[in-house]
Amino acid sequence: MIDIKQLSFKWQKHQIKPTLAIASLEVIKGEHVFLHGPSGCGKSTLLALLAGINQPTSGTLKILDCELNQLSNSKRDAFRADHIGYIFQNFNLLPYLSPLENVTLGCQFSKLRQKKALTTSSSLHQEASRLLNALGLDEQFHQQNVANLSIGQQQRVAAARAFIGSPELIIADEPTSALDSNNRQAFIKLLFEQAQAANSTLVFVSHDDSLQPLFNRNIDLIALQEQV
Ligand SMILES: Nc1ncnc2c1ncn2[C@@H]1O[C@H](COP(=O)(O)OP(=O)(O)OP(=O)(O)O)[C@@H](O)[C@H]1O
Repeated sequence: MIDIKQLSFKWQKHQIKPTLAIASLEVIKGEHVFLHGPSGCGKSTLLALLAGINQPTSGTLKILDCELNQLSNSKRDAFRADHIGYIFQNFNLLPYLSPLENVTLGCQFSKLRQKKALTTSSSLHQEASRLLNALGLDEQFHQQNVANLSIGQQQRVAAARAFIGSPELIIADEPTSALDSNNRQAFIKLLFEQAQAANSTLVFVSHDDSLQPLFNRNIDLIALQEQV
């Protein structure tokens, strides 16, 4: 699913030490990976590389056997839309739209994901509603303005948007940082249920090490970079 070899990434050409230097990393399909490390160690940078938002300075990074930096910008955008769901730290929801509208936007740029979404529901709205319910957002909130929802409710919308159309890879960047510990664990369990149902691989970044035991794999980004 994810295959990294001899990857190095520098934000600036003349940087002496790369921001990231990873000799090897493989993540297999269906794994739930907890990625952690101190602030500034490069977690978000790695997620941006996985999503094809940035390209490695050297080395190879393959997602689903596809080497992202061999693709043109438009093909890379299409690959991301088809295969990757991203849950942002600040959710990046459109505040003037409803949860249903925000979730259907998740597959707006991918015919493939629209098609997959329509295998479980008869319309994209219905599939968005099914996912919102599964992630714990009560029906009464589905048509409201997203800006009026609590942080925990917005987080459920952001997760449903990432999952619509069952992308193979779900990337979550600190989506639980605003929640208390009980709500965090409950939310992660719902995420796992959806990941399992969609057969998606999950890469989840958090500073909260108490979440580690919930995942089937932990990656310490500092230790990973010390491996040769
Ligand atoms: N757009 C950018 N341009 C230049 N340098 C950047 C940029 N984004 C991040 N960096 C640098 O790259 C390094 C890694 O940052 P990154 O945000 O990936 O760390 P992180 O582990 O996600 O941190 P945190 O846990 O605080 O979110 C930092 O030194 C940061 O200053």
